[in-house]
Amino acid sequence: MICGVIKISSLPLRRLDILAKQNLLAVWINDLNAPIYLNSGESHQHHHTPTSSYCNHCFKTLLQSPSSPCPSCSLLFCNSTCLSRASSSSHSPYVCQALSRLQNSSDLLLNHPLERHVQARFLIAAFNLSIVSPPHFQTLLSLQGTVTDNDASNAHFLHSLISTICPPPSIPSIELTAALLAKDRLNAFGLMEPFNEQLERSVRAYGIYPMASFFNHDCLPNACRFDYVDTAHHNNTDMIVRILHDVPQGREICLSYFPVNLDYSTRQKRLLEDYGFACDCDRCKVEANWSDIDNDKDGDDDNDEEDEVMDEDEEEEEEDEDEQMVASGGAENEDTDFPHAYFFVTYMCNVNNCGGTLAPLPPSPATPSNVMECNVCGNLRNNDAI
Ligand SMILES: C[S@@+](CC[C@H](N)C(=O)[O-])C[C@H]1O[C@@H](n2cnc3c(N)ncnc32)[C@H](O)[C@@H]1O
Repeated sequence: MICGVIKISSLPLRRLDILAKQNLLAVWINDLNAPIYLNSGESHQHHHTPTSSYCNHCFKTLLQSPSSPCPSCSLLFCNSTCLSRASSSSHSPYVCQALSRLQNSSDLLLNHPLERHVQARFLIAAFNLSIVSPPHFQTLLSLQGTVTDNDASNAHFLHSLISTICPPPSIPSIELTAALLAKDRLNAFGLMEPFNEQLERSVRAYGIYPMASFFNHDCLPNACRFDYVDTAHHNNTDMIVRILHDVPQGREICLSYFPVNLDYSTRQKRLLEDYGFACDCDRCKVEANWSDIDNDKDGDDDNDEEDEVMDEDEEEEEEDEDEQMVASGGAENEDTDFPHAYFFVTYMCNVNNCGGTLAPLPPSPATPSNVMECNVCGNLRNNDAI
């Protein structure tokens, strides 16, 4: 067993899975990476809404104090430092001009869903990447993602829209545009708005984290991701993946692409529609045998806006249902119809309306930590209390 912090770059990265190289005990997979780009999750028409604004460089929540708008396109930044850093990367003159034109022709996306606004901004960001950072653009293209009919039809519309607003050089072909949309659909991570028990959270920004994109999904994950966007740390948009519990050598390390408390039919639907596969994990094998009534009890809780690959949106009332399942399951009895109850008792946050997953805080050099942190609300819980 090892205990400590390892860098993801020291793991044997494979395209299809990430396997534990050693028996891992309370390990952080740290320094997972910085994103190759981040893109606002808000509609461009909402940039200036004071209640829902984030800096378009570091994506921290903009405080009441005056922020620095871009003089050309009025996109908001924390201060002149963020604006100036963005100007040489994600907010190059190319992006600024394209966004200004998009903003000035708001009828172009009128009556289109938020998803289409976000995709338009993603494509502008991706085309910019091909100019300012070709290696990162190649990395984006190397990610998994097969074009669906839906990607092709969205690409058709967005390509014609963007070709009217992007300055030279000319934009990539419709085929490449469709491929980019597919990569984004399968690989983008949502950085969520700050947690508030009373409000439904949505995505503040989407980002591509190439290393984190290697993680496959499991409905009972052995790792989960954390971000600390609103902290003072200068790498505040880096992602950290932490392992929940001991992992035997050779076992694949997986994340859940959405809150773990979704029911079977909702999980299957999302995984099929968004990621193109039917999940056959241990939990799904068990829950597939549950009655249709159980499986359908909240099968209508999809939220298209937040159907993003790895978002963390939570579902109302799921927690109560899980508590009921846990109560009837019994943690030790593997013969019941709910053998995974232990997971929910130990790793599921019980804060109202949260739905987050708990992972141990970083261990000291010699011992693992028994304090668990929630990856959504940040609540700390001492596992001795369970
Ligand atoms: C973010 S990528 C994960 C890494 C990817 N497998 C790779 O090799 O780069 C998401 C895609 O991986 C595949 N995938 C992830 N989890 C899976 C699972 N449990 N079973 C089958 N395919 C899975 C699906 O094709 C999904 O769309």
